[in-house]
Amino acid sequence: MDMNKLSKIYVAGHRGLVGSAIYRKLQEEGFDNLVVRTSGELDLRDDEQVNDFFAEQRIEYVFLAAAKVGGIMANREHPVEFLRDNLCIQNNVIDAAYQTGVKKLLFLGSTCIYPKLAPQPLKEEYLLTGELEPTNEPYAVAKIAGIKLCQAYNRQYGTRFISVMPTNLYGRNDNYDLQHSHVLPALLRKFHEAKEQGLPFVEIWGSGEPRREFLYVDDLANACLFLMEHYESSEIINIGLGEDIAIHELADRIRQVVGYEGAIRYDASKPDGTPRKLVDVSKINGLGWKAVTSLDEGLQQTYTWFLHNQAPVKNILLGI
Ligand SMILES: NC(=O)C1=CN([C@@H]2O[C@H](COP(=O)(O)OP(=O)(O)OC[C@H]3O[C@@H](n4cnc5c(N)ncnc54)[C@H](OP(=O)(O)O)[C@@H]3O)[C@@H](O)[C@H]2O)C=CC1
Ligand SMILES: C[C@H]1O[C@H](OP(=O)(O)OP(=O)(O)OC[C@H]2O[C@@H](n3cnc4c(=O)[nH]c(N)nc43)[C@H](O)[C@@H]2O)[C@@H](O)[C@@H](O)C1=O
Repeated sequence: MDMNKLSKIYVAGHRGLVGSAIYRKLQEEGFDNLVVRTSGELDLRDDEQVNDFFAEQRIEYVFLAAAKVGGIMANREHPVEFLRDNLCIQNNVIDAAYQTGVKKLLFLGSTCIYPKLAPQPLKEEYLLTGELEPTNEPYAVAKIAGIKLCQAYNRQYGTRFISVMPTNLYGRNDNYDLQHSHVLPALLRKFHEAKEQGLPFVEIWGSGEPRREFLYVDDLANACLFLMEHYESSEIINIGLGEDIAIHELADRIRQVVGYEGAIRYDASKPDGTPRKLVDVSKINGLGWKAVTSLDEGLQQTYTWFLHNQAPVKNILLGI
C-alpha cells in the first residue's frame, strides 16, 4: 500500500522552487517512476486536460506543488490570479486524484492561512480563528479551500489526502524577479547587483521590522517525503525551522554573504505585510522530523547556486 521505488509518482510544478526540490529528493532516494509536465504541456487550470492526464497515467501518488505563487507585491497586484488560478488548479488535481484512485496526495498550503494577528508561534489549531492578512487574503482563501477540500474528500470518500503548511521557503530554482518574488531571493539579487555595479545603497521594502521564518527548500522536500510516508491525518501540519528573524537582520546577513559594503535604505511606501510569522513545529518534530539546514548555511548554498545559474544569465542579457 505504501509508496515504494516503483510507485508512479506525479510531481505537479516540478520546475518551481518546491516541486524541483521534491523531484530531486525523490530521484536521490531511488524513486524512478516519476511523471512530470510543464504548465505549457498541461495547464492544470483546465479540468478536461487534467482529467485526461490522470485517466491516461494511472498515477499512484501526487505531490501538488503547482500553484500561482509570489511575494507581497505580486499578491497585491494580482488578487484574481492568486484566488482563481489556485482554486482551479487544486480543485482539478484533487478531484482527478479521487476519480482515478490515487493512493495518497500531498497538498502544499502555506502559513499565510493563519490569522494576521494570531499568537506566535503559530499552532495548527489557529486556522480560521481570526482575520487574514489583507496583502495575501485571496491566496490564503484559496489555500484554506484546498485544505478543506482534501478533508472533505477524506471524510466523504475515504481518500488519503494530506495538507502541509510550510513557512517561507528559499533555495535553488526560486523566482528572482525583483517585482514579484519573495523577500529572500529579491534581496540576494539586489545585493549581488549592487556589489557588481558598485551602487552606494540597496533599497529594502517596508520598515525592516516584520519577522519571518525561512526554511531551506531541500529540508522542506525532505519533510514532504517523510510526511507522505508517515503522516495519515486529515489535520494540517506545519513545516518550519522553528526560528524567525527580522527583515533588517536578514538584509544584513545577505549583505555579508554577498560581500556588499554599501548602505541599506528602507522604502516605507512598500507594505510590511503580516508583522510576524513563526510556526510551531512541535507536531512534526514529535513525529521525528527536524530541519537540519541553518539559515547561514542555506544562504551560502543558495548564493553559490545563484552565482552559477541566475547571475550569469542576467549578465549575458545585459551584455556584461
Ligand atoms: N515559495 C514559498 O516561500 C512557499 C511556497 N509554498 C507553496 O509551495 C507550492 C509551490 O510553490 P513554489 O515552488 O514556491 O512556486 P514556483 O512559482 O516556484 O513554482 C510553481 C510551479 O507551479 C507550476 N504552475 C503554475 N501554474 C500552473 C498551471 N496553470 N498549470 C500547471 N502548472 C502550473 C509552474 O510550472 P511551470 O514552471 O511549468 O510553468 C511552476 O513550476 C505552492 O503551493 C506554494 O503555495 C508554501 C509556503 C511558502
Ligand atoms: C510565503 C509567503 O510570502 C508572501 O508573504 P510575505 O512573507 O509577506 O512576502 P515577502 O517575502 O514578499 O515579504 C516579506 C517581507 O519582506 C519585505 N521586503 C523587503 N524588501 C523586499 C523585497 O525586495 N521584495 C519582497 N518581496 N519583500 C521585501 C516585505 O515588505 C515584507 O515585509 C505571500 O505570498 C504569502 O502568501 C506567503 O505565503
